[in-house]
Amino acid sequence: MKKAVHFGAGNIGRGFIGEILNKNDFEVTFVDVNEAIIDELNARHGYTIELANDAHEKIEISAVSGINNAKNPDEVVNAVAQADVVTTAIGPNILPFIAELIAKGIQKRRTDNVDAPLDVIACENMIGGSEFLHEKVDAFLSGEDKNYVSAFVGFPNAAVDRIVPGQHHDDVLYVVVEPFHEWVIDESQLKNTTFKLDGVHYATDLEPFIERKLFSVNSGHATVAYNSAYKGYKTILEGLQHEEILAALKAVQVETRSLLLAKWGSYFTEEDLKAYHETIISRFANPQIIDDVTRVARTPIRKLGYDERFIRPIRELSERGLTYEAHLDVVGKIFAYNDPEDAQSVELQEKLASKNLTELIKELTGLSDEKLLGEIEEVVKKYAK
Ligand SMILES: NC(=O)c1ccc[n+]([C@@H]2O[C@H](COP(=O)([O-])OP(=O)(O)OC[C@H]3O[C@@H](n4cnc5c(N)ncnc54)[C@H](O)[C@@H]3O)[C@@H](O)[C@H]2O)c1
Ligand SMILES: O=P(O)(O)OC[C@@H](O)[C@@H](O)[C@H](O)[C@H](O)CO
Repeated sequence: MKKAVHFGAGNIGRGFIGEILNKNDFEVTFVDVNEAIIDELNARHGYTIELANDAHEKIEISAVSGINNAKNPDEVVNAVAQADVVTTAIGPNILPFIAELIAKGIQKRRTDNVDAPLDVIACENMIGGSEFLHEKVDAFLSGEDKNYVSAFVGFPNAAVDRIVPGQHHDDVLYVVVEPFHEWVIDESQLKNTTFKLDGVHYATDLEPFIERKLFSVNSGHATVAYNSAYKGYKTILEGLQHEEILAALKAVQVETRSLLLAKWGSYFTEEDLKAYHETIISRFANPQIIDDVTRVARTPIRKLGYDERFIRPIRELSERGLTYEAHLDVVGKIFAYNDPEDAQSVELQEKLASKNLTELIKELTGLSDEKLLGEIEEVVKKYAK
């Protein structure tokens, strides 16, 4: 069997990446700091995925094990040194913390004279995730290591789509997932061309696809989440029953379509995008998926980022003279988001209480455009609680 090392044995890691790798005959070593999950992976070497449909179909995953990177970093380095592929689904904010281990694994491949090519694929909700990880890894590499990376290690960007909600089962490995799934990898950045994963779409031009995903699935999801939180609903399903929230989602989708058509009109037609957006609404409304608003709304500071699901479309719509009112409205509700269990939400509320608002908006969004800054300030004040 080929060997995969996957960082992040959480929802999407077990619920999607693990499934695809297992189907493709990979032995998967999950790396995580969650001791209960790692111990259970090593005790059972398998787990069950349940599809959230009427049949509640089960998929059995085998040939898996785990390493706790906080306790056994050397084991991770050895695993990376022997891997045929490395993947991550750990959260964009965590990538910098695993970069050193990946760098050490790469150094070991060089000193062990491994000339088998390796791809490191970040499967996070972010544009340019693998390139970002590459930069972080580079900071730990010598000139010689960097030459080795140029020859043998790729960091192809990727987009991953499957709704995997928070899991609350007695079995810590059991994971319920929506049936829909899509994993796209930028083929042009691959170093290892000796295999292609069945179940993965390889594209030479990832950008239109990742933007379509992030600005449709994730901007839409966040629209439902922050509107639901604002009105006091606890789950995505509950929030979506509310007419105004559904209307807010559809209004964001209209703006997203206008941006995607303006940028990527040679890839998608309006009809394609309408159908894609309708499917997304039905995915959010899947009655078998109970997705907590707190999961979808998590890390609000990240979601206010310059290249993230609201500020980037707002910037790009504005540049083109297109409407972005619906996106702007959600930004106001992100600033109002208050979850005492979410460290970034707590930080955001503390900053709102103690800092100058214009400066804070600049700091969080990276924007300098006075018009946009003024509009955001207005909408933040409108929804302040
Ligand atoms: N869940 C989804 O629906 C979904 C779908 C597509 C993409 N994603 C993306 O995948 C990534 C993970 O999301 P998730 O929903 O699986 O989150 P999750 O919280 O379920 O999983 C993240 C895992 O990373 C582990 N982790 C955190 N810090 C770590 C560290 N320093 N070292 C090792 N492990 C660490 C956690 O213990 C956890 O098991 C995010 O970037 C998310 O945007 C999620
Ligand atoms: O993972 P985040 O925090 O970037 O976004 C929350 C959800 O929108 C996200 O996890 C979706 O469920 C997922 O991206 C679906 O493919």
